[in-house]
Amino acid sequence: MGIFFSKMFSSVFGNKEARILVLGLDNAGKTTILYRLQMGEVVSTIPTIGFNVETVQYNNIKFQVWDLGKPIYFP
Ligand SMILES: Nc1nc2c(ncn2[C@@H]2O[C@H](COP(=O)(O)OP(=O)(O)OP(=O)(O)O)[C@@H](O)[C@H]2O)c(=O)[nH]1
Ligand SMILES: [Mg+2]
Repeated sequence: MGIFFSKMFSSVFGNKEARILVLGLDNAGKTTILYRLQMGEVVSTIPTIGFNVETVQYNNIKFQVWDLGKPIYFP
């Protein structure tokens, strides 16, 4: 009975998850925003090859943030 109620409670009020895709022009500040959200500070960046993915918690919502850069080419 306790497990039933705890599952029911968490399904109604528990942590939610969401995914965010960050798209934009080169050098627009996408990676800066990602790490500003995650660490609370502005970090120095280099151009992204491939992608960065980080988890950011806001209240009871866990955001998985995908920051896309240039595609990786395999010659
Ligand atoms: N002045 C100013 N510079 C910024 C701002 N946001 C980012 N920058 C600078 O812009 C440059 C590029 O930032 P990035 O976050 O690497 O940009 P990006 O969109 O991830 O770039 P790519 O990965 O190459 O697509 C860095 O030197 C940042 O410090 C801003 O709001 N103001
Ligand atoms: Mg980047």
